[in-house]
Amino acid sequence: MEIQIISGFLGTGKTTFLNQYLPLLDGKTVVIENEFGDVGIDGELIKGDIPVREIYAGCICCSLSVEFREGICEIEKKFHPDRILIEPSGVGRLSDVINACEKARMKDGVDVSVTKLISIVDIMAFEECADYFGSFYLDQIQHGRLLLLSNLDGIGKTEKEVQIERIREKNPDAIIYEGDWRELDREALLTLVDMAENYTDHPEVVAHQPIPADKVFSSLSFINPGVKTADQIEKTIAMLKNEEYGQVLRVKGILQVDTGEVLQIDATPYYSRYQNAANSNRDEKENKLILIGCNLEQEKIRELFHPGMKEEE
Ligand SMILES: Nc1nc2c(ncn2[C@@H]2O[C@H](COP(=O)(O)OP(=O)(O)OP(=O)(O)O)[C@@H](O)[C@H]2O)c(=O)[nH]1
Repeated sequence: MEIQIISGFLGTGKTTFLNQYLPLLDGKTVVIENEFGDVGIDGELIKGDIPVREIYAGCICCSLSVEFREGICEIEKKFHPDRILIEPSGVGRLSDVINACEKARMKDGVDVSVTKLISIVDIMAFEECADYFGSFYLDQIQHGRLLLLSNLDGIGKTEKEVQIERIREKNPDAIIYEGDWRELDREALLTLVDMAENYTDHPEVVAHQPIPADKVFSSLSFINPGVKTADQIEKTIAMLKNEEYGQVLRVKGILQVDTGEVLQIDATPYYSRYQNAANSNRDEKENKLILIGCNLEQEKIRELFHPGMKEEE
């Protein structure tokens, strides 16, 4: 059973990539979605009827590594898939996810090998995140075999070249696809992904002082928050840019607003996107919203959304 890992920092486009890539694959695939926050959203955003195992409230590379390895064993027993595609949390270290897969092979005796390491890099966020989060952020870039770029539509040609050169300096061996992978047809995308194949299944075990993600990042999750209209939601999320709420790095959610429309909400410091999510596998009883960031002012954020809301924590 092969394992392919699709990594990338918060909101770079991992789930978007999976939805484009999954329908192209033959054989049986199971997806593992790891969400740092307390509620799972990505599982609802995966299109089609592919089995998805959600592991949330931490990172599979550190606090949830045992659950992750158990998950791999159970998937193997239950589904006998050809492959597992893993979307680690945006704040997970790719090297640690690789090591956890290796442990599943060596210690748990599961016949798995990591074959593809894909990292998605938001070109608009790269420089700032690399400066601010350093090795924590760069780990995903340095261990990717294929680097895909997102948010190219938000950057000019010259700046794009400068950023690609800087990304290349961090991982000169990786293949960097410089175009918009969302526009690739089936053959082109499969050919590109196959180029990430020549990866041995015995990765170098990286010696580092582990900094668990939950020491750096925190999250806040809401089930059925009090904000009800699209306009209220947009305004509230815009306010989170204000430093008084801490450093909000990611907001995502699926909510049905007062008009009946189901909205998928995606925001990072670099973009805010609101799109119709009528085709998602949403749990119809629950509106979900997650915030991830550093030094989050939890009380202030709760008040901002609505004093009457029920908070999941
Ligand atoms: N304009 C633009 N939008 C993109 C691109 N890639 C992804 N998106 C959008 O960006 C938002 C976030 O994408 P996701 O695929 O959910 O990102 P993610 O990495 O899975 O997010 P997390 O799991 O929260 O870390 C969605 O609204 C996507 O439609 C891109 O290259 N350009």
